Amino acid sequence: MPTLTKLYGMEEAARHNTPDDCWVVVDGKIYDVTKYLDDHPGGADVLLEVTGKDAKEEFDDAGHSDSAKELMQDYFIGELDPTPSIPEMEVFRKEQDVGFTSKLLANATQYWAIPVTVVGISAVIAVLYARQK
Ligand code: HEM
Repeated sequence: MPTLTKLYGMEEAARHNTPDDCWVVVDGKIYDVTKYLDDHPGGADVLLEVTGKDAKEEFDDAGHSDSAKELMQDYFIGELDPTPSIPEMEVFRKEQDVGFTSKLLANATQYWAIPVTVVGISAVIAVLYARQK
């Protein structure tokens, strides 16, 4: 089913790592906690420290109450994009290109090898035949 949830890569989420612009990722979900930093009972620093990674473990370790989990929905802005980031796709494409080029070269060699061998053998036979005469 199509979803209206916005998807962000971890790289994008990691860019929001200052007291004026702070996103945290918890269990694949992204929260813009900029306006909550000063009110967070655990302090602003703990939130700033966990930017740029999935802080599920740290969040769970803090033993957040159900009301804390409810409250975090107010700051939900999107989810982590599960598809690989573009640089990874570029590397994959390059690898594929190398494979394709070497295959093409291997094929070209094969196609050339047969006629060259035939011509070579014919030349040897012709030389031997000429010598016999
Ligand atoms: C939108 C995200 C978050 C919300 C709304 C939130 C909310 C809260 C609330 C309401 C409390 C008070 C205790 C409770 O009711 O459970 C709390 C405490 C705390 N939170 Fe968060 N929190 C968030 C994210 C995080 C993250 C990512 C960390 C990771 C380090 C964290 C670490 C802590 C710590 C260390 C405490 C103090 C626990 C204590 O001293 O008892 N929180 N948080």
